[in-house]
Amino acid sequence: MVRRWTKYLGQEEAIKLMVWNNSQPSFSLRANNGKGVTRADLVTQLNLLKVPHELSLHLDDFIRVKTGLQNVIQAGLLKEGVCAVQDESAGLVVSVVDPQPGESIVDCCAAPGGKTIYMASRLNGQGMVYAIDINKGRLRILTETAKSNQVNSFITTIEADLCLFADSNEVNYDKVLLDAPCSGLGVLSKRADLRWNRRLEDLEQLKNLQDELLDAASLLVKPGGILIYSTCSIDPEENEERVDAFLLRHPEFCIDPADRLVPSDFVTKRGFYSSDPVKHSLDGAFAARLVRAL
Ligand SMILES: C[S@@+](CC[C@H](N)C(=O)[O-])C[C@H]1O[C@@H](n2cnc3c(N)ncnc32)[C@H](O)[C@@H]1O
Repeated sequence: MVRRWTKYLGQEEAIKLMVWNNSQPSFSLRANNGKGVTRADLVTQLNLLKVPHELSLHLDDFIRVKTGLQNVIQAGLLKEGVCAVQDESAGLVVSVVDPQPGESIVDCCAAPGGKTIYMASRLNGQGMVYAIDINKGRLRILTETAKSNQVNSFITTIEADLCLFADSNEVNYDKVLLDAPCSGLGVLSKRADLRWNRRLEDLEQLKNLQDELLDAASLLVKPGGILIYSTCSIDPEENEERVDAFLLRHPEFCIDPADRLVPSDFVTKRGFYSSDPVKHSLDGAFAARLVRAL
């Protein structure tokens, strides 16, 4: 992993990344608008609990918390659906999707549902998120969270293998999010275990799975609709390279730059969303927005 990062980032940046990954992580909370909770309401609750916090600079519903997460949990704010723990880097992926009232959106690898639930809460009471996942247990967590967040009326869960679902469904959706299984190399500050568990062979397998799932997800996009490919990895082979390989196989799609949807500081020269742990003090994440020809 160290050799890989040195190759892609250079020695100096690779060291900064490793120092970041070893530092104490901070967490973000998302005020649950779906339940009518505003960020100001959440600030009031955090002040009562004496939890130090800062408003997110990038997302209106988010607050950063460095310490005191236990107090938030013990006060029941997560259980009651007042707020959710969600990194801003994941929230910004939802900004790249840009859910609009009335849309039908498929979340292809949805569980445990962080992005599904945030997307549903951004539909303002009109539209539907179809949440597909192959894992029954994780999908159950999504269903429970959707209920406590009071957005369950705008979510339909589908337990299925995306590849089989896409082959047997002719319905075309406005937007399709594929938040693909990935190495998780963007979230090492919170998932310390991954640094010991990831092998190069896993990456090869993951890349094949990401290609297969991208092909399947693309079948669900209506003409003129949008496909969003995202990961919580910072590895170009799981990100830009997968998109390039997809575009070669699917000339009916082209890049729709994300610059009008997220702050320009997060947008690469080619129009992809990319959060950088060192530069943005967030988890690493990636998203490409691709539009299907009419
Ligand atoms: C990165 S996680 C998704 C995280 C989720 N989007 C969120 O924001 O909470 C990837 C998910 O893909 C699911 N998955 C893997 N292979 C799949 C397949 N063939 N069809 C459907 N889901 C699949 C896994 O069960 C896992 O829940």
